[in-house]
Amino acid sequence: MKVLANDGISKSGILALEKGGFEVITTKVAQEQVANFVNENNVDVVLVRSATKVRKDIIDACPGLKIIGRGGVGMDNIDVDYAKSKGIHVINTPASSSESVAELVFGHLFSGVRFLHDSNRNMPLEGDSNFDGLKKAYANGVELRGKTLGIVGIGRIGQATAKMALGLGMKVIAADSFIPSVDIKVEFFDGQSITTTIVSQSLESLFKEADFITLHVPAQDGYIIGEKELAIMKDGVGIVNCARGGVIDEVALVKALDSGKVAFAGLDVFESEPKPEMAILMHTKISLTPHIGAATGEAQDRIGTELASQIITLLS
Ligand SMILES: NC(=O)C1=CN([C@@H]2O[C@H](COP(=O)(O)OP(=O)(O)OC[C@H]3O[C@@H](n4cnc5c(N)ncnc54)[C@H](OP(=O)(O)O)[C@@H]3O)[C@@H](O)[C@H]2O)C=CC1
Ligand SMILES: O=C(O)C(=O)CO
Repeated sequence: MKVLANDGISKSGILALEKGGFEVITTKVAQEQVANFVNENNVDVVLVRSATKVRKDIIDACPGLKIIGRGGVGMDNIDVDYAKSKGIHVINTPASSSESVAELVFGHLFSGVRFLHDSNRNMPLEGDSNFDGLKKAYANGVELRGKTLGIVGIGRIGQATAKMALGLGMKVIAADSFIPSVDIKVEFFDGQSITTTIVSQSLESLFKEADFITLHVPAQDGYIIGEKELAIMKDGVGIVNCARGGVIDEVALVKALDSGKVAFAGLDVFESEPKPEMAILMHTKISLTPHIGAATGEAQDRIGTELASQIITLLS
Protein backbone atom coordinates (compact mmCIF):
# COMPACT_ATOMS: atom_id res chain seq x y z
CA MET A 1 0.00 0.00 0.00
CA LYS A 2 1.14 3.54 -0.72
CA VAL A 3 1.10 6.68 1.42
CA LEU A 4 1.63 10.14 -0.07
CA ALA A 5 2.84 12.45 2.71
CA ASN A 6 2.38 15.62 0.70
CA ASP A 7 3.34 18.16 3.37
CA GLY A 8 6.09 15.97 4.86
CA ILE A 9 6.17 13.48 7.73
CA SER A 10 8.76 12.76 10.43
CA LYS A 11 11.40 10.09 9.94
CA SER A 12 9.86 8.16 12.85
CA GLY A 13 6.52 8.18 11.03
CA ILE A 14 8.11 6.95 7.80
CA LEU A 15 9.95 4.15 9.62
CA ALA A 16 6.81 3.04 11.45
CA LEU A 17 4.83 2.99 8.20
CA GLU A 18 7.57 1.11 6.35
CA LYS A 19 7.73 -1.41 9.18
CA GLY A 20 3.98 -1.86 8.75
CA GLY A 21 4.51 -2.68 5.05
CA PHE A 22 3.64 0.72 3.54
CA GLU A 23 5.58 2.60 0.87
CA VAL A 24 5.88 6.27 1.80
CA ILE A 25 6.18 8.93 -0.91
CA THR A 26 7.37 12.32 0.30
CA THR A 27 7.55 14.06 -3.09
CA LYS A 28 5.75 17.41 -2.82
CA VAL A 29 2.96 17.33 -5.38
CA ALA A 30 1.44 20.68 -6.42
CA GLN A 31 -2.13 21.17 -5.20
CA GLU A 32 -3.60 20.96 -8.71
CA GLN A 33 -1.67 17.75 -9.46
CA VAL A 34 -2.62 15.82 -6.31
CA ALA A 35 -5.58 13.95 -7.82
CA ASN A 36 -3.62 12.87 -10.92
CA PHE A 37 -0.67 11.78 -8.80
CA VAL A 38 -2.88 9.74 -6.45
CA ASN A 39 -4.55 7.94 -9.36
CA GLU A 40 -1.44 7.38 -11.47
CA ASN A 41 0.51 5.98 -8.51
CA ASN A 42 -2.32 4.03 -6.86
CA VAL A 43 -1.96 5.97 -3.61
CA ASP A 44 -4.10 4.59 -0.78
CA VAL A 45 -3.46 7.25 1.87
CA VAL A 46 -2.94 11.00 1.52
CA LEU A 47 -1.35 12.75 4.48
CA VAL A 48 -1.36 16.54 4.77
CA ARG A 49 -0.49 19.25 7.29
CA SER A 50 -2.03 22.68 6.69
CA ALA A 51 -0.69 23.44 3.19
CA THR A 52 -2.43 20.86 0.99
CA LYS A 53 -6.22 21.11 0.73
CA VAL A 54 -8.24 17.94 0.30
CA ARG A 55 -11.55 19.22 -0.98
CA LYS A 56 -14.51 17.62 -2.75
CA ASP A 57 -12.79 17.84 -6.17
CA ILE A 58 -9.89 15.63 -5.08
CA ILE A 59 -12.17 13.27 -3.15
CA ASP A 60 -14.42 12.84 -6.21
CA ALA A 61 -11.47 12.35 -8.52
CA CYS A 62 -9.79 9.69 -6.35
CA PRO A 63 -12.21 6.77 -5.80
CA GLY A 64 -9.37 4.50 -4.64
CA LEU A 65 -8.42 6.71 -1.70
CA LYS A 66 -8.85 4.92 1.64
CA ILE A 67 -7.55 7.40 4.22
CA ILE A 68 -7.03 11.14 4.41
CA GLY A 69 -4.78 11.98 7.36
CA ARG A 70 -4.12 15.38 8.90
CA GLY A 71 -0.79 15.61 10.70
CA GLY A 72 -2.11 17.99 13.31
CA VAL A 73 -5.36 19.20 14.83
CA GLY A 74 -7.40 21.54 12.61
CA MET A 75 -9.20 19.79 9.77
CA ASP A 76 -10.38 22.98 8.06
CA ASN A 77 -8.31 22.14 4.95
CA ILE A 78 -10.20 18.85 4.44
CA ASP A 79 -13.85 18.31 3.47
CA VAL A 80 -14.22 15.86 6.35
CA ASP A 81 -17.94 15.09 6.19
CA TYR A 82 -17.88 14.68 2.42
CA ALA A 83 -14.90 12.31 2.57
CA LYS A 84 -16.60 10.24 5.25
CA SER A 85 -19.80 10.10 3.17
CA LYS A 86 -17.68 8.48 0.43
CA GLY A 87 -16.40 5.82 2.85
CA ILE A 88 -12.95 7.40 3.28
CA HIS A 89 -11.44 7.36 6.77
CA VAL A 90 -10.37 10.81 7.96
CA ILE A 91 -7.87 10.90 10.81
CA ASN A 92 -5.86 13.52 12.71
CA THR A 93 -3.57 13.73 15.75
CA PRO A 94 -5.39 15.90 18.28
CA ALA A 95 -3.07 15.62 21.29
CA SER A 96 0.38 15.56 19.68
CA SER A 97 1.21 19.25 19.47
CA SER A 98 -0.51 20.93 22.44
CA GLU A 99 2.69 21.60 24.41
CA SER A 100 4.52 22.93 21.36
CA VAL A 101 1.74 25.37 20.50
CA ALA A 102 1.49 26.51 24.13
CA GLU A 103 5.24 27.18 24.22
CA LEU A 104 4.96 29.25 21.05
CA VAL A 105 2.22 31.30 22.71
CA PHE A 106 4.70 32.18 25.44
CA GLY A 107 7.33 32.95 22.79
CA HIS A 108 4.95 35.59 21.46
CA LEU A 109 3.94 36.83 24.90
CA PHE A 110 7.56 37.26 26.03
CA SER A 111 8.39 38.89 22.73
CA GLY A 112 5.44 41.28 23.04
CA VAL A 113 6.05 42.45 26.60
CA ARG A 114 9.79 43.00 25.97
CA PHE A 115 9.63 44.07 22.29
CA LEU A 116 11.99 41.26 21.20
CA HIS A 117 10.62 41.05 17.66
CA ASP A 118 11.18 44.76 17.11
CA SER A 119 14.49 45.14 18.92
CA ASN A 120 15.90 42.22 16.91
CA ARG A 121 15.08 44.11 13.72
CA ASN A 122 16.57 47.38 15.00
CA MET A 123 19.80 46.49 16.75
CA PRO A 124 22.54 48.79 15.37
CA LEU A 125 24.59 47.11 12.68
CA GLU A 126 27.52 49.52 12.66
CA GLY A 127 29.02 50.72 15.91
CA ASP A 128 26.91 51.60 18.92
CA SER A 129 25.67 55.01 17.76
CA ASN A 130 22.01 54.24 18.37
CA PHE A 131 22.41 51.78 21.23
CA ASP A 132 21.28 54.20 23.95
CA GLY A 133 18.35 55.39 21.86
CA LEU A 134 17.18 51.81 21.45
CA LYS A 135 17.66 51.14 25.16
CA LYS A 136 15.19 53.97 25.81
CA ALA A 137 12.78 52.84 23.11
CA TYR A 138 12.49 49.40 24.70
CA ALA A 139 12.64 50.50 28.32
CA ASN A 140 8.96 50.10 29.16
CA GLY A 141 8.65 46.34 29.34
CA VAL A 142 6.19 44.63 31.65
CA GLU A 143 6.29 41.33 33.52
CA LEU A 144 3.87 38.49 32.82
CA ARG A 145 3.93 37.38 36.45
CA GLY A 146 0.91 38.60 38.36
CA LYS A 147 -1.03 39.51 35.20
CA THR A 148 -4.26 37.92 33.99
CA LEU A 149 -4.18 35.67 30.94
CA GLY A 150 -7.54 35.20 29.21
CA ILE A 151 -7.71 31.93 27.28
CA VAL A 152 -10.44 31.62 24.67
CA GLY A 153 -10.96 27.88 24.13
CA ILE A 154 -9.73 25.83 27.08
CA GLY A 155 -9.38 22.51 25.21
CA ARG A 156 -6.06 20.67 24.83
CA ILE A 157 -3.90 23.61 23.79
CA GLY A 158 -5.73 26.06 26.06
CA GLN A 159 -5.06 23.76 29.02
CA ALA A 160 -1.37 23.33 28.14
CA THR A 161 -1.15 27.13 27.93
CA ALA A 162 -2.95 27.53 31.26
CA LYS A 163 -0.46 25.20 32.94
CA MET A 164 2.50 27.25 31.74
CA ALA A 165 0.82 30.50 32.73
CA LEU A 166 0.10 29.23 36.24
CA GLY A 167 3.71 28.08 36.50
CA LEU A 168 4.80 31.62 35.69
CA GLY A 169 2.60 33.05 38.43
CA MET A 170 -0.13 34.41 36.17
CA LYS A 171 -3.84 34.44 36.97
CA VAL A 172 -5.73 32.41 34.36
CA ILE A 173 -9.31 32.94 33.22
CA ALA A 174 -11.04 31.16 30.33
CA ALA A 175 -14.09 31.19 28.07
CA ASP A 176 -15.12 28.02 26.26
CA SER A 177 -18.32 27.18 24.43
CA PHE A 178 -18.18 23.51 25.47
CA ILE A 179 -16.07 23.05 28.63
CA PRO A 180 -17.76 24.53 31.73
CA SER A 181 -14.76 24.08 34.04
CA VAL A 182 -11.43 22.34 34.09
CA ASP A 183 -8.85 21.30 36.70
CA ILE A 184 -5.33 22.29 35.74
CA LYS A 185 -2.61 20.34 37.54
CA VAL A 186 0.84 21.89 37.51
CA GLU A 187 3.50 19.32 38.42
CA PHE A 188 6.96 20.24 39.65
CA PHE A 189 10.19 18.27 39.41
CA ASP A 190 10.20 17.49 43.14
CA GLY A 191 6.97 15.55 42.74
CA GLN A 192 4.76 18.24 44.25
CA SER A 193 1.82 19.64 42.34
CA ILE A 194 -0.89 22.28 42.57
CA THR A 195 -4.33 22.00 41.04
CA THR A 196 -6.36 25.02 40.06
CA THR A 197 -9.95 24.91 38.87
CA ILE A 198 -10.75 27.28 36.03
CA VAL A 199 -14.44 27.96 35.53
CA SER A 200 -15.41 29.09 32.05
CA GLN A 201 -16.83 32.62 31.95
CA SER A 202 -18.43 34.74 29.26
CA LEU A 203 -16.28 36.04 26.42
CA GLU A 204 -17.36 39.56 27.31
CA SER A 205 -16.16 39.33 30.91
CA LEU A 206 -12.91 37.70 29.77
CA PHE A 207 -12.27 40.52 27.31
CA LYS A 208 -12.86 43.09 30.07
CA GLU A 209 -10.64 41.40 32.68
CA ALA A 210 -7.65 40.04 30.78
CA ASP A 211 -4.26 41.76 30.49
CA PHE A 212 -3.35 39.31 27.74
CA ILE A 213 -5.62 37.20 25.54
CA THR A 214 -4.74 34.01 23.67
CA LEU A 215 -7.06 32.11 21.35
CA HIS A 216 -7.25 28.31 21.11
CA VAL A 217 -10.39 27.56 19.13
CA PRO A 218 -10.93 25.84 15.78
CA ALA A 219 -11.62 27.81 12.57
CA GLN A 220 -14.83 29.81 12.99
CA ASP A 221 -17.50 31.16 10.67
CA GLY A 222 -17.02 34.70 11.96
CA TYR A 223 -14.57 36.78 14.01
CA ILE A 224 -14.28 36.16 17.76
CA ILE A 225 -12.37 39.41 18.11
CA GLY A 226 -13.50 42.36 16.00
CA GLU A 227 -13.88 46.10 16.56
CA LYS A 228 -16.63 45.71 19.18
CA GLU A 229 -14.68 43.19 21.25
CA LEU A 230 -11.45 45.20 21.02
CA ALA A 231 -13.30 48.25 22.35
CA ILE A 232 -14.22 46.56 25.64
CA MET A 233 -10.72 45.21 26.32
CA LYS A 234 -8.29 46.80 28.75
CA ASP A 235 -6.13 49.57 27.33
CA GLY A 236 -2.71 48.10 26.51
CA VAL A 237 -3.93 44.51 26.20
CA GLY A 238 -1.70 42.00 24.36
CA ILE A 239 -3.31 39.45 22.01
CA VAL A 240 -1.89 36.18 20.68
CA ASN A 241 -3.41 34.09 17.90
CA CYS A 242 -1.88 30.65 17.41
CA ALA A 243 -5.29 29.17 16.48
CA ARG A 244 -6.54 30.03 13.00
CA GLY A 245 -6.57 33.02 10.71
CA GLY A 246 -10.03 34.56 10.67
CA VAL A 247 -10.71 34.39 14.40
CA ILE A 248 -9.40 37.96 14.68
CA ASP A 249 -10.39 40.78 12.35
CA GLU A 250 -6.92 41.87 11.22
CA VAL A 251 -8.08 45.28 9.95
CA ALA A 252 -9.61 46.07 13.36
CA LEU A 253 -6.50 44.70 15.08
CA VAL A 254 -4.13 46.96 13.13
CA LYS A 255 -6.34 49.97 13.94
CA ALA A 256 -6.28 49.06 17.64
CA LEU A 257 -2.48 48.60 17.56
CA ASP A 258 -2.06 51.98 15.84
CA SER A 259 -4.25 53.74 18.41
CA GLY A 260 -2.41 52.09 21.32
CA LYS A 261 -5.55 50.32 22.55
CA VAL A 262 -3.72 47.03 21.94
CA ALA A 263 -0.06 47.10 23.03
CA PHE A 264 1.07 44.17 20.90
CA ALA A 265 -0.08 41.11 19.02
CA GLY A 266 1.60 37.76 18.40
CA LEU A 267 0.40 36.00 15.26
CA ASP A 268 1.22 32.51 14.01
CA VAL A 269 -1.80 32.32 11.71
CA PHE A 270 -3.30 34.83 9.31
CA GLU A 271 -6.50 35.70 7.51
CA SER A 272 -4.70 35.40 4.20
CA GLU A 273 -2.35 32.44 4.47
CA PRO A 274 0.22 31.85 3.06
CA LYS A 275 0.46 35.54 2.08
CA PRO A 276 -0.33 37.72 5.09
CA GLU A 277 -1.26 41.36 4.44
CA MET A 278 1.58 43.91 4.28
CA ALA A 279 -0.03 45.92 7.09
CA ILE A 280 0.43 42.87 9.31
CA LEU A 281 3.90 41.91 8.09
CA MET A 282 5.33 45.42 8.50
CA HIS A 283 3.73 46.30 11.84
CA THR A 284 6.29 47.01 14.55
CA LYS A 285 3.92 45.88 17.29
CA ILE A 286 3.28 42.42 15.86
CA SER A 287 5.46 39.42 16.65
CA LEU A 288 5.19 37.11 13.63
CA THR A 289 5.70 33.40 12.97
CA PRO A 290 4.74 31.50 9.79
CA HIS A 291 2.24 28.95 11.20
CA ILE A 292 4.82 26.96 13.15
CA GLY A 293 2.81 26.11 16.27
CA ALA A 294 3.40 22.39 15.87
CA ALA A 295 6.80 22.69 14.20
CA THR A 296 9.01 21.08 16.84
CA GLY A 297 10.90 17.83 16.49
CA GLU A 298 9.01 16.38 19.44
CA ALA A 299 5.54 17.26 18.15
CA GLN A 300 6.32 16.13 14.61
CA ASP A 301 7.67 12.81 15.92
CA ARG A 302 4.49 12.24 17.91
CA ILE A 303 2.37 13.26 14.91
CA GLY A 304 4.23 10.93 12.52
CA THR A 305 4.11 7.87 14.76
CA GLU A 306 0.48 8.48 15.74
CA LEU A 307 -0.56 8.75 12.09
CA ALA A 308 1.40 5.58 11.29
CA SER A 309 -0.23 3.63 14.08
CA GLN A 310 -3.74 4.74 13.07
CA ILE A 311 -3.09 3.89 9.39
CA ILE A 312 -1.68 0.46 10.23
CA THR A 313 -4.66 -0.28 12.46
CA LEU A 314 -7.17 0.81 9.83
CA LEU A 315 -5.62 -0.91 6.82
CA SER A 316 -4.01 -4.06 8.18
N1 LIG B 1 -0.74 27.31 15.11
C1 LIG B 1 -0.67 26.00 14.94
O1 LIG B 1 0.27 25.50 14.34
C2 LIG B 1 -1.73 25.13 15.48
C3 LIG B 1 -3.02 25.58 15.59
N2 LIG B 1 -4.00 24.77 16.09
C4 LIG B 1 -5.36 25.30 16.18
O2 LIG B 1 -5.75 25.28 17.55
C5 LIG B 1 -7.10 24.87 17.62
C6 LIG B 1 -7.42 24.35 19.01
O3 LIG B 1 -6.77 23.10 19.22
P1 LIG B 1 -7.09 22.20 20.52
O4 LIG B 1 -6.92 22.99 21.76
O5 LIG B 1 -6.31 20.96 20.37
O6 LIG B 1 -8.65 21.93 20.28
P2 LIG B 1 -9.74 21.43 21.34
O7 LIG B 1 -10.87 20.92 20.52
O8 LIG B 1 -9.10 20.53 22.34
O9 LIG B 1 -10.18 22.77 22.09
C7 LIG B 1 -10.87 23.84 21.49
C8 LIG B 1 -11.94 24.30 22.45
O10 LIG B 1 -12.45 25.58 22.00
C9 LIG B 1 -13.88 25.52 22.11
N3 LIG B 1 -14.48 26.52 21.22
C10 LIG B 1 -14.83 26.39 19.92
N4 LIG B 1 -15.33 27.54 19.46
C11 LIG B 1 -15.32 28.42 20.50
C12 LIG B 1 -15.74 29.76 20.65
N5 LIG B 1 -16.25 30.44 19.62
N6 LIG B 1 -15.60 30.35 21.86
C13 LIG B 1 -15.08 29.66 22.91
N7 LIG B 1 -14.68 28.37 22.82
C14 LIG B 1 -14.79 27.76 21.63
C15 LIG B 1 -14.19 24.11 21.71
O11 LIG B 1 -15.52 23.78 22.03
P3 LIG B 1 -16.36 22.83 20.99
O12 LIG B 1 -15.89 21.44 21.26
O13 LIG B 1 -17.77 23.11 21.34
O14 LIG B 1 -16.01 23.30 19.59
C16 LIG B 1 -13.15 23.34 22.51
O15 LIG B 1 -13.54 23.13 23.83
C17 LIG B 1 -7.21 23.83 16.48
O16 LIG B 1 -8.54 23.64 16.07
C18 LIG B 1 -6.35 24.44 15.41
O17 LIG B 1 -7.14 25.26 14.56
C19 LIG B 1 -3.72 23.50 16.51
C20 LIG B 1 -2.45 23.00 16.44
C21 LIG B 1 -1.34 23.76 15.88
O1 LIG C 1 -2.45 21.10 13.81
C1 LIG C 1 -2.91 22.16 13.36
O2 LIG C 1 -4.12 22.44 13.36
C2 LIG C 1 -1.98 23.14 12.79
O3 LIG C 1 -2.36 24.21 12.43
C3 LIG C 1 -0.55 22.79 12.64
O4 LIG C 1 -0.34 22.23 11.41
